[in-house]
Amino acid sequence: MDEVLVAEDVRRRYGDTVALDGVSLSAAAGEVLALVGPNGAGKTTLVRALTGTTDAEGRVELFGESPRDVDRSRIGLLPQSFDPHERLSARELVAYYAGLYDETRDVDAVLSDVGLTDSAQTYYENLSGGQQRRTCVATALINDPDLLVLDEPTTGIDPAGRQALWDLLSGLSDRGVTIVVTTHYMEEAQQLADRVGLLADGRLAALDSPTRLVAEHGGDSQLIVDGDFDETTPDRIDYPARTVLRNGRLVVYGVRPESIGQVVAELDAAGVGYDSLTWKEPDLEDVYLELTGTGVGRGGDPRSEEATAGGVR
Ligand SMILES: Nc1ncnc2c1ncn2[C@@H]1O[C@H](COP(=O)(O)OP(=O)(O)OP(=O)(O)O)[C@@H](O)[C@H]1O
Repeated sequence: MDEVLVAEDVRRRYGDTVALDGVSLSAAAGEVLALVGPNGAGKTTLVRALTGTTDAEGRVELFGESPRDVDRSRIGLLPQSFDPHERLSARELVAYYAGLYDETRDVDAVLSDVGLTDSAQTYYENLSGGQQRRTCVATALINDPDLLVLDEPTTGIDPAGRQALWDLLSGLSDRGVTIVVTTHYMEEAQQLADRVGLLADGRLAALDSPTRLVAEHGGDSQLIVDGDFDETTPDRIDYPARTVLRNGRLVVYGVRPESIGQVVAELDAAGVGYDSLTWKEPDLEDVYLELTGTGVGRGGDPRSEEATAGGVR
């Protein structure tokens, strides 16, 4: 397979802070590589090292060239912080970026791709946060890049807009565009990525397909019980499986669907009331939890585990 991007032993320090501690990875043509990890794990620094927007030790090549020598028209970059001129309309901004390249896509077609046709004439400062982010995504797409590097493209975008952007990115990768994307949304990484790199403390803790990551690190299926619990609740449940309190919910591991009735009977027997039950197979969020020791809220915000109790009995 043709490697579009190769990084070997990439290192970056800021004073005493080690932001990247020897990261090696590659991405092939048409591959979607998602980078996930807690705040401060090094995702943005890696994106910057890969695109030559910060200095780093180690080897990085894009299309066989160093990031600073590669033909910029082949790369689309969306930085995490991007503050364009506010008194330009979305259309004027995208047209401005189009002016930086010899050949580009049609400005209105790109605005349509990111769902901004109706707001094209609105000043950037008057767009909602999600619409501003879509405008920024459009500036990364305007040169019809072969490699798209997006640092948290969907942050602030509503669920329908996010899904539309994922569909757009999937279509681009089907056409052979390589995509490197950072995200705090595990469902995004699971749905979109061919491979997911999990960064923790400047190192790649894992790099594999979502399916293999879940098989290797996801653990057991879970019955999630919502209700009003405290740290003593797991010990009151006499069910022969690991039961923990996680983010205020009871999580019973290793329950098969046919055994849910037994858990319900145990909750009743222990006098533990509950509001709802959800059964699920392990997913990428569980991998994240396992490898980083921190939870990711369904809304995408990383947060610590409140407490774990119980244990295998
Ligand atoms: N310009 C800088 N000067 C000093 N330290 C920096 C700089 N940029 C990043 N760092 C530090 O490097 C580490 C990695 O930061 P980075 O922004 O790459 O993390 P991240 O995974 O992108 O985080 P987030 O999820 O919050 O965006 C952090 O400890 C951060 O404080």
